Amino acid sequence: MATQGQVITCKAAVAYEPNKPLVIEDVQVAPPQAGEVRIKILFTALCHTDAYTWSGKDPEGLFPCILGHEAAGIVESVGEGVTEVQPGDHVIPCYQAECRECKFCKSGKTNLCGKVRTATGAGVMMNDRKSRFSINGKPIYHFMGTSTFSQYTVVHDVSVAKIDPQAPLDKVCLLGCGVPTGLGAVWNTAKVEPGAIVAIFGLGTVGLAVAEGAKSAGASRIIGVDIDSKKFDVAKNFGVTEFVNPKDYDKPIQQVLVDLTDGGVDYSFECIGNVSVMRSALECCHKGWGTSVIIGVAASGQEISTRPFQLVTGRVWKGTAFGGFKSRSQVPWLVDKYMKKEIKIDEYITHNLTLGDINKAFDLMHEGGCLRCVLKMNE
Ligand SMILES: NC(=O)c1ccc[n+]([C@@H]2O[C@H](COP(=O)([O-])OP(=O)(O)OC[C@H]3O[C@@H](n4cnc5c(N)ncnc54)[C@H](O)[C@@H]3O)[C@@H](O)[C@H]2O)c1
Ligand SMILES: N[C@@H](CCC(=O)N[C@@H](CSCO)C(=O)NCC(=O)O)C(=O)O
Ligand SMILES: [Zn+2]
Ligand SMILES: [Zn+2]
Repeated sequence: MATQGQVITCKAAVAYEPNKPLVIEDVQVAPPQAGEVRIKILFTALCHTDAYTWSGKDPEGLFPCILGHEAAGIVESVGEGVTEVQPGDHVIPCYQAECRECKFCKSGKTNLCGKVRTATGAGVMMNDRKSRFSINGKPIYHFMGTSTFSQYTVVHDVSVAKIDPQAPLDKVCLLGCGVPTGLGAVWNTAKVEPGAIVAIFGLGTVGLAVAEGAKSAGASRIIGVDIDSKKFDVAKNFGVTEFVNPKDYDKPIQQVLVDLTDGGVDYSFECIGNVSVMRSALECCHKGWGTSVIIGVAASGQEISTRPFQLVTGRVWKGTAFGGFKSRSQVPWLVDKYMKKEIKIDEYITHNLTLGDINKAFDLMHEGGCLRCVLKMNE
């Protein structure tokens, strides 16, 4: 192939400084080294974690960088020793790696993988602790080991899920983050059982995927909590059965939910990233067994708190990354579930734009009507 082993110059959206508009630049993308894969990204969506890092509140945020972690594409070339994918394979880059060899992967207790995490947190590749992106010789940091706001990216081979080539890449790109996170929080982390009462704080893509997961798990009541009442109509289509807007009440929202549910919910999910809501989500859980799962990402310096008595009396506080899914093993399975119409994806896509419109896409994200905006990379 003509580009194999060559530096590729392509368009990418570069974040030079926190909160300053992204700039579409011609970026040089170096060939993949040993254990690395260069991917032609065809579609990427935006996730709130991109906005979080861009805001400057992420302690791991490095600038200049190329953000983006919810995408799909085709392998362009592979480095030495890469055996599980080859040029032409359809893939989803995975910010949560799965090496199958490290202490984490072998534990059977977590989907977190330790193999490349220090490098991805430092915005570089593991081999030489350098970036594969540059502009006229000046390096640009990677982000989350994915950097999908670029027409080409380089990732570690342990961070690539090979998927069904029939799957529409403009849809399954969402399986790179938000939808699996919500579904997995229910199925893998909380393990919601039939009949359970569930409360979901925040009805964005992640919260709606929690609702979808809870409905399929057989929850009897799915209570959506959001300060934007416009969210309620769309949430019904994802399985939410009741709605509560904290602004309609004078008492703390945890008390409202305890009163509505004869003592509290069985499971709650925080899908916002607000530490005070995290407290409410824990404290609306039923004494003795209620479990609250933190999904939202809170800014650097923020801390959670509650009376330890809440835990002494049986409530459980948990968190989840990528919904507990093992990325390389289970993303292809999620793609197959979508192809069999067993999970939704299309319904989360409210907008379609191109890479050149990325700043507009971020503006849309902050409007209530936008769930996911998918960017086409090659226009
Ligand atoms: N843990 C993970 O692996 C993981 C993966 C993906 C996303 N996330 C995080 O999950 C969070 C949600 O992501 P999203 O894309 O669904 O975001 P989103 O912004 O689309 O949704 C958040 C929702 O919360 C509502 N909200 C805001 N403040 C509220 C409050 N005080 N009370 C009730 N509702 C409130 C908003 O109206 C909105 O509907 C983000 O923090 C994101 O970074 C975590
Ligand atoms: N650098 C951030 C980490 C934020 C965070 O918790 N990220 C989630 C994924 S959010 C996807 O939208 C995650 O998977 N965490 C586990 C990990 O990063 O290994 C911060 O420090 O706040
Ligand atoms: Zn995300
Ligand atoms: Zn591992």
